[in-house]
Amino acid sequence: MTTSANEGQFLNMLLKLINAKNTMEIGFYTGYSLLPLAFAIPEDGKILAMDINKENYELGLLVIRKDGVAHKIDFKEGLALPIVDQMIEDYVRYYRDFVLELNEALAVDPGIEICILPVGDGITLAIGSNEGLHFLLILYIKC
Ligand SMILES: C[S@@+](CC[C@H](N)C(=O)[O-])C[C@H]1O[C@@H](n2cnc3c(N)ncnc32)[C@H](O)[C@@H]1O
Repeated sequence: MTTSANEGQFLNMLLKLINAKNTMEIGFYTGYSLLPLAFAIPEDGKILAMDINKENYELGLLVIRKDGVAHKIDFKEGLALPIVDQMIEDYVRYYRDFVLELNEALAVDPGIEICILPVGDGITLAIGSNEGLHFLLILYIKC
């Protein structure tokens, strides 16, 4: 418990200001600093909580359950950095296959005229035409 009550309220306010839904807590300990985050996010929000020590998590969970926010916590035991690295790797691998498959399907589709333009993370533009009707596809993968 190294977070002050004021700090917790400040973090709570910041999360509400940006309408945060998902967040992370690196260094859970007994969850004292996580509580104001859990109260700030919506019912279906999630906190990925990481700590190298699971015993303290289990201790804190008793209190967190009483506060009715335990369902918002996804706890992972271990060093935070490798956990986050693995998540990024999984994310990239997951979407890479999808985007490659999509690009292949668009490339062989006679209804798609030419353009497959990746404009940013998860966004692809394609120009199509079908029986004289031209259209612009904006394919958006929500991250
Ligand atoms: C000062 S306590 C955290 C206090 C908590 N945030 C609070 O204010 O109530 C630090 C916690 O970070 C954990 N920790 C330290 N290094 C870590 C790492 N690399 N990955 C995950 N957890 C770590 C420790 O096990 C400890 O429980």
